[in-house]
Amino acid sequence: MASSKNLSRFWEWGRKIICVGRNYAEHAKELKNAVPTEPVLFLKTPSAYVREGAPILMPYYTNSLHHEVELGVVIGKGGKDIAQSSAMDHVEGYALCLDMTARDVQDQCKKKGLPWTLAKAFDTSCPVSDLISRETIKDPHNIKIWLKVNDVLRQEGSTSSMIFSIPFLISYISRVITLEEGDLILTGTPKGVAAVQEDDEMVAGIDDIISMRFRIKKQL
Ligand SMILES: O=C(O)/C=C/C(=O)CC(=O)C(=O)O
Ligand SMILES: [Mg+2]
Repeated sequence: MASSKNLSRFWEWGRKIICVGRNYAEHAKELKNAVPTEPVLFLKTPSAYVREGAPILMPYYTNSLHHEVELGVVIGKGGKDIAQSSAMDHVEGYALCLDMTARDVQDQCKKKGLPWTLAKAFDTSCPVSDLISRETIKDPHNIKIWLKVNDVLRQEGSTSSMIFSIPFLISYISRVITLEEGDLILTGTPKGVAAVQEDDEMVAGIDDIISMRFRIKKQL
């Protein structure tokens, strides 16, 4: 079951948020990107975390804030150079996450060959649900993640379509970045990303296991 007690532990620690991009072929194609042959990684800041009850703040410098619903993997046991075969032993549980993205800024960064920090890592760019135990999600590669904006379904995809599996991602990431207890890995978004406006309400969920609700506000 979801557990806010466990999540507050990792919340307080403000561990790393490691994001995987273009992990669903249909999403890579909708943004006219090639389907990757290796994971695309980027980071969010600890201050990107936001929890239900607080608003998502649209940065002043974007006119195109996109939603991306994603399955998050919460690391329970740290490690370096983790083998795929033992990678799941490092998983504490899961969380439903949003990778809020200033798409116009990201497009500019891509054109200029600049990093995606302004587009992806701003405060409140990572809404996170309660922790979901490993036992609750028996097969993380066969669940449906979905997102509605103002009651209209925008995204719905199965994690069975992920290009790189969770054990592969944990192993791949841990060769480059030491994983620590409380770290969060966002596993990429399925197709259907689109813009939200001030005062829009987003509701996202994993099957009927968990859902969360966030409203968009402009940064003052
Ligand atoms: O390359 C792009 O245009 C966009 C890539 C992303 O935003 C990647 C993700 O964050 C994702 O696929 O979830
Ligand atoms: Mg994403």
